Amino acid sequence: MAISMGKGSVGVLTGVFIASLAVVVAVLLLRTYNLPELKVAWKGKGAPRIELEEDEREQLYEALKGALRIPTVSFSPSEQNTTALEEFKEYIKSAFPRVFNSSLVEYELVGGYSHLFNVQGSDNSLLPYMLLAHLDVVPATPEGWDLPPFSGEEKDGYIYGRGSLDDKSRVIGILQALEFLFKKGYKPRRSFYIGLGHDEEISGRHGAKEIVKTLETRNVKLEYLLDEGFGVLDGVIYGTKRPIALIGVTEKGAITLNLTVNSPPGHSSMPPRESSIGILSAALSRLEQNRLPNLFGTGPEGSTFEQLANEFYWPLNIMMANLWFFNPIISRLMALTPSGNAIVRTTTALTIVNGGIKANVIPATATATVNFRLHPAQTVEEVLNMVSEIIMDERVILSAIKAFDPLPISPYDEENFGYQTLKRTITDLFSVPVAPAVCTVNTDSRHFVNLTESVYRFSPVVMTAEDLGRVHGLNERISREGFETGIQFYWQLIQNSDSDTVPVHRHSEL
Ligand SMILES: CCCCCCCC/C=C\CCCCCCCC(=O)N[C@@H](Cc1ccc(O)cc1)C(=O)O
Ligand SMILES: [Zn+2]
Ligand SMILES: [Zn+2]
Repeated sequence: MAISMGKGSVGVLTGVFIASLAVVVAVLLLRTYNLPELKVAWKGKGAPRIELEEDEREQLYEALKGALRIPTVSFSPSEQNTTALEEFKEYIKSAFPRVFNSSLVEYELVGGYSHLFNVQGSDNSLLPYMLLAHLDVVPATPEGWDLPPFSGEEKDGYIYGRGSLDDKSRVIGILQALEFLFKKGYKPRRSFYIGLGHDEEISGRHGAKEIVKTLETRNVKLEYLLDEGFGVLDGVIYGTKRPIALIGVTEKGAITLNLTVNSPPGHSSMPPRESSIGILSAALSRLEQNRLPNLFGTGPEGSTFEQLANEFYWPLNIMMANLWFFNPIISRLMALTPSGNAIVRTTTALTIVNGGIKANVIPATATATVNFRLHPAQTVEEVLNMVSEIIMDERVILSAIKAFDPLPISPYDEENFGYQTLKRTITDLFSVPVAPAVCTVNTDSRHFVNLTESVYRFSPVVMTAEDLGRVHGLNERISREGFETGIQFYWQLIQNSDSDTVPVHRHSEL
């Protein structure tokens, strides 16, 4: 049947089309301009800034430099520099005498080299909170560094050293803030714990996990817990107008999967049609070529971008405010960069491959390790099923040597004490917008989920993309100013946490 349309019906259709377009544009604009305003200031005053004397300022830089000179390296799950870990114990005792000698502090060693402090508050009706950091670092050799990685030397206002970002500046920053608070006669109202793990870089089995066991035997529950995270990102999120603070409200899950292929060994002069190395390589290639699905918007990453929509330049601001409409475009754009891709999907990283012993021997076995980081909307089981379907070869034996689901999503609503107190402290100190986010790496905090539902990851420092590349990389460093601001942050956070009410905020021009 032929469809014929007269002039009149074309006119009606055009009218309907234009009217629909106008409605869509109006909805998009309305949603954009009705967004919650992020420029917030807090009712009432937070804790005042710490005023430092010049000698106190020098003292805090020296405290960090001394810590960086102790090579507390975690080389592998079975190899740590235990001499350095011993030395670190003595170091913090001498650098922070008030913390160690205060009658308000109960101190204990856990797992041999981790440290647990319980700082007694005056009001036992308030649940304690916890600040977590780690004192071990990943290895570093001097090649490629401007200053040796374990020298604690300084250049152009930056203190260099492995651990200066990850994570000794937080270890020292937390202890230094408490040392200064005690010096000023501070007595906390709310009790809190400080946990300093010694093996975070190798999963926290003997450090953070043992701290958790210790607290569990005492039936401790926490109001909130704060561990390392990405911090205030400057120029890192494409298209944003100014630095943005991201509080990690969950962490991706992880699977470390071993792949093994066995085949008859033999002389290389008579190779089989398919060898163990060839079968394994084909499987690895299929995994790399077939990325797991783009799930942008199905986890809390949608909230990150919706809450930050006003912080993006046009037209991204309209698109972010209307993910219901623009999700297909944004999700594809995000997947173009490694950091954006890590947010939108479960990632697949081929990290180890082994096979063969001699040039003229067909090996009996080839093995590989693949590291997956799970999007918050997926589980270990789902990912393993998808991986088997992608490989589709029974000769490839799969064995997950480590696997855990994405961490629960911590609350970030207006009523949550921990989130709002953190947000308030960040806003006061950095004057930047704050949003919840997915932490794409793992931290020791993942072991604490039975002690509190409010687990947050945030490091109080402004980080550029270049700075992020220094974490576990070359020339890791922190500016003097950045370190001092970090201490200000803990100084204020500890005092702000003494409140028994959730901070209320009002909209205003910041
Ligand atoms: C006075 C305070 C100054 C604050 C300065 C802090 C700067 C920090 C800046 C950035 C930190 C970036 C945080 C990176 C965290 C990396 C975590 C990581 O690499 N984890 C590993 C290993 C791991 C750890 C724990 C686990 O349970 C599993 C794995 C990972 O592979 O994810
Ligand atoms: Zn770390
Ligand atoms: Zn690290």
